[in-house]
Amino acid sequence: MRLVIGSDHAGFPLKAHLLDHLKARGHEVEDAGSFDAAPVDFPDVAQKVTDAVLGGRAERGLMVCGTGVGASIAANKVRGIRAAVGHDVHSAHQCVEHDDVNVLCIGAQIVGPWLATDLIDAFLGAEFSTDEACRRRVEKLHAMDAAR
Ligand SMILES: O=C(CO)[C@H](O)[C@H](O)[C@H](O)COP(=O)(O)O
Repeated sequence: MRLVIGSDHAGFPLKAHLLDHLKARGHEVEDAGSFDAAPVDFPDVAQKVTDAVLGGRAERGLMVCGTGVGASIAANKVRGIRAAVGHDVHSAHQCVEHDDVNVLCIGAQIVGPWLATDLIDAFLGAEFSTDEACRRRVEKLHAMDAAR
């Protein structure tokens, strides 16, 4: 899968681990930074990650900050993005199956590297359900997005 991954300074070490994991799994990954541990504001990285998704360079995005929360808030400000913090394996795949999430956000201060790889594998292995109720609800999200 074509992916984009970004982090702020708090997520930088975990991003490096995830990047290695994703490449070993055969994914094609665009690295949106950060590229060192210098402080960087998560909204700036979220802009780069969401640009890659909306521009079609990446099918899905991944973001790592301290908690996943700031990254998720920032990404959800961008029309067409459905971002979620996913710190348990069930939510990490159900957010795609039910909610068509296209950016998964992880907190490096909350989860360790091994759980993080399980989370992204669950996220990337999931597909949006064809269930009518799930489709209807996400259409309502699209309508809310278009109206803002
Ligand atoms: O978790 C975050 C936002 O939800 C960020 O990654 C930062 O960790 C958080 O904002 C704290 O910032 P700091 O400059 O590292 O103190």
